Amino acid sequence: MAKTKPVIITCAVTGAIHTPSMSPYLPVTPDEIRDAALGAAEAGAAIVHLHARDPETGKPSQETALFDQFLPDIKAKSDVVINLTTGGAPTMPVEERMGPAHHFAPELASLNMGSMNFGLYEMLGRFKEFEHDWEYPYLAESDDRIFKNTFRDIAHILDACGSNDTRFELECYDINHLYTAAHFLERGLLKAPLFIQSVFGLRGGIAGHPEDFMHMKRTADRLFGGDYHWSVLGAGRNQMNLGAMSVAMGSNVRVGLEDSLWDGPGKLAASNADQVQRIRSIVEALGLRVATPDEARDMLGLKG
Ligand SMILES: C[C@H](N)CC(=O)CC(=O)O
Ligand SMILES: [Zn+2]
Repeated sequence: MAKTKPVIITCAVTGAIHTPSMSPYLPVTPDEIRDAALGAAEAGAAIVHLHARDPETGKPSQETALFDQFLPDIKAKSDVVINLTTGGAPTMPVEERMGPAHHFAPELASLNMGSMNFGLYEMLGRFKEFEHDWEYPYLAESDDRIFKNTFRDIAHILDACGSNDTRFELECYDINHLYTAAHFLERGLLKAPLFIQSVFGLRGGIAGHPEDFMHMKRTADRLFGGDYHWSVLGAGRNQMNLGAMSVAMGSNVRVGLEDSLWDGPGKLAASNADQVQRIRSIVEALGLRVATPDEARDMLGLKG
């Protein structure tokens, strides 16, 4: 019987979209981000996806000096794979967004495969629940938010970071992003095996319905054959149900407070490690096992 591949768990510990006012457990300071990353690795994450924040305001920051306050510690205390954001925050220009990944030359960097209207969670059929929240600026202001990543921006990041042998977590928020990945593979700026992170449930992207899920998977299988590793990120309430579907299909999964603040209905996650532990228990309940950082390196062809 074919040996089942271990499941790669990625943990995105803080991100740029959620604000400290939304959860007291959101890591903000360099020490909090370090501890969250080490806790997630301890719980079973093979990869940690990292952003930085201004320790005073909690606002997203791509200051390399801030990353420098947690990266050396994480590397000294863990062999977890480091994945640095090139998405930064939607308001940042491409040079600012890609700064840390270009400077630190990590094994992995995230890369959004296109431009899009970048809302918070999709809320189709549930707007009434959110309507009263609308007076909160962070929800209304996301009505104007565009994340810009043109073909030229993407090519620039692929070229600049790729020349450091950094490989990419390709964030695909919709079907068209898969075709953009196929385009850059054909253009020789992307090398197989690809690491496709399908993002479900963000307002402006594809929703989190099982039909959407299967449509993304079928399209990726058609475009990339077996020469890619699929991972699934469900935003907000989609995190664990779509995560479970992904691992049940022998694929990989991303969790973390960047993507969802919850640990079960109505309960704020007290740590990133809690979410890693929850998805790990699902993986092991299915008779599968989680990948170690070195197994993830082998599977994804990372420079180590
Ligand atoms: C949905 C996630 N916020 C996607 C993300 O992690 C983008 C990035 O950092 O480049
Ligand atoms: Zn991110």
